[in-house]
Amino acid sequence: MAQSYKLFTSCLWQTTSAVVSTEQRLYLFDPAYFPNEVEAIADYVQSERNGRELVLVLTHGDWDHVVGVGKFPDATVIAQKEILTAGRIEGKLNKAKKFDGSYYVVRSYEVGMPKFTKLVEDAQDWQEVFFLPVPGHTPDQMATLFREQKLLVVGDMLSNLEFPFIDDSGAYLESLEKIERLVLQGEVEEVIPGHGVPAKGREEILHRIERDRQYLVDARAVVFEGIANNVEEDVLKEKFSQLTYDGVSIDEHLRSSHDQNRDQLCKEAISQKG
Ligand SMILES: O=c1ccn([C@@H]2O[C@@H]3COP(=O)(O)O[C@H]3[C@H]2O)c(=O)[nH]1
Repeated sequence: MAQSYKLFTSCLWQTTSAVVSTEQRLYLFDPAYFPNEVEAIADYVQSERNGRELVLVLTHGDWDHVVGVGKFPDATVIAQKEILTAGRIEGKLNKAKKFDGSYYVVRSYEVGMPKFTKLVEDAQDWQEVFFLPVPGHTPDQMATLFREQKLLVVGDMLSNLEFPFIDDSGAYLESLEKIERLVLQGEVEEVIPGHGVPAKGREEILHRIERDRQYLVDARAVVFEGIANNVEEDVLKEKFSQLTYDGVSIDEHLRSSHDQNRDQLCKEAISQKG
């Protein structure tokens, strides 16, 4: 099948904005980030739309993914319902405003609260897509499956650039499993992550799933067993820093994210211990 989408990639973190065309609608994911990049996406949407409904889907509420919504005032806006958890999106929008302020980024539209048309609670079919909540990186993350194209837009997971950035490791593992099931059933042949380049074909997708799962399992083992056995903090930190991802030691520029994962897992282990 010919490629049925166009992918825009921001200079900030290689954040992706996919535009997927179906017969009746144009779907736009996470328009990001800098004003000229969002303008280019808007121009493309305008040229391709041909009177069709524009459906803007937020994969999750992180600031780098939600900043461009105001540029598309007549879109049908859809997200997972957790995005509205008390104060969550407001905090993220403030982070975007703070970033823009400190780097003198000026926009022609307001970075404000999106007007949601639909909030997704559970996995469900909607028009020509299937919405699947995939929490783990954030509680509000949601994947969208284009059934005919066998294309899955997942948000911040299964990236070629990085290991999982964890908010809830148990939920993350379950979300990987849900996606793996779809792949094994032959329902997904391409995955678009929130950062980096798409994974094409079963083998590459399963590889990305497996290396993310292995990292999560190894990281949980170090922290959960360490805390259960009252291992000294310095020893645990040292052991955690020696973890690898896909057989390679953790990249210098991802060290702080790796350390944040350790802190998150410590919280999970302590709350489990009671
Ligand atoms: O390549 C990247 C870049 C960023 N992120 C996430 O986006 C979040 C934005 O807010 P934050 O800066 O507090 O944390 C960031 C990360 O959780 C990601 O998953 N992959």
